[in-house]
Amino acid sequence: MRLSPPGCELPLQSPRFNVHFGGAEANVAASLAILGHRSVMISALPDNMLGRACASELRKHGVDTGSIRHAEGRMGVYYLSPGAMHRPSEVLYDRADSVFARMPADAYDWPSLLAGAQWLHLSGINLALGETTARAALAAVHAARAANVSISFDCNYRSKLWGSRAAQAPALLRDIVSEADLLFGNDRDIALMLDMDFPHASAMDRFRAAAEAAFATWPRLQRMAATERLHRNVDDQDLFGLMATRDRMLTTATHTLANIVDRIGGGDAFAAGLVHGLFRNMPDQTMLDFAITAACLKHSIPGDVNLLREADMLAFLTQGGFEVRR
Ligand SMILES: O=C(O)C(=O)C[C@H](O)[C@H](O)COP(=O)(O)O
Repeated sequence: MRLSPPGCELPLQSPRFNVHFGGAEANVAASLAILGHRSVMISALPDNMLGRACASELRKHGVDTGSIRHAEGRMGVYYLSPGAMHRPSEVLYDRADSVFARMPADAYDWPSLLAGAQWLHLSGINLALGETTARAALAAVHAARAANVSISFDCNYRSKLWGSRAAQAPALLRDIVSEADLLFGNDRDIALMLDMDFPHASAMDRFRAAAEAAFATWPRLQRMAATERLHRNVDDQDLFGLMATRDRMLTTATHTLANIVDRIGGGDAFAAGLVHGLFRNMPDQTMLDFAITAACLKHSIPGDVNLLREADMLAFLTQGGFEVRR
């Protein structure tokens, strides 16, 4: 549950918070449901009004919440102080001992949860939250691999969440990435996992070198993709996408984002867009363009989730223009 002050206020500058539900996997699940896929969230939530409101929000987007465990305990919360102009955004986590963090790893019966699934998406946030969730994530990928379910993994490195466990991050991340078909990560993630340096001057060269190292290390990996931002300030950035396959390196046009409404969830919109493209058998360049469009348009929407449908992304891609559509 995300609590953020209205507009660009500092937290508690006025006595109110806006509430949004989100999180890396939830955002991807919701976006994929909106894009027309059957999407199931596997998680644990409090058996109280907050947990029920969260599940109901996911259902509103079309996500199947029937596999979510509800148990006594607290909701994971984060406070977002949204940045503006030259003041960066800041996140304060309050997630220790949440129902999700405490749910024993063996509470999830992965073979039956994954029955009928084609794809499993998860993020490094599971690894950062604690030993228990890290074990659950590892069990999930092993079960997915055994059931021939494809796996995408978003490194989503959050140093504040790893805290004193940061030294364990590279090995835990490597354990999951070694099972993944599709990796959402950049040169900083690969540098962390493989203890390497990518000192190249351009983002494209750093990504290419990092992807080469990733493909050489993890034979299962078929794709690596990332968004890259060039900040002029918080509200004014350039955004583009990068993707490497085993034999090609692709990039997108650079999109200028000005007057950003909400940047949280841009990476998750990108991830959902790319998985959508794979399911629709889009050519590599088309799926990358679709994914960066999703990321780009997410910045216009308050909250974590890209609420837009395929037609919205396609309209932008085909230069639908900015006139009122009427
Ligand atoms: O659960 C957490 O702690 C998260 O950080 C989840 C984030 O809200 C999203 O994963 C957004 O991440 P981006 O899409 O990269 O903006």
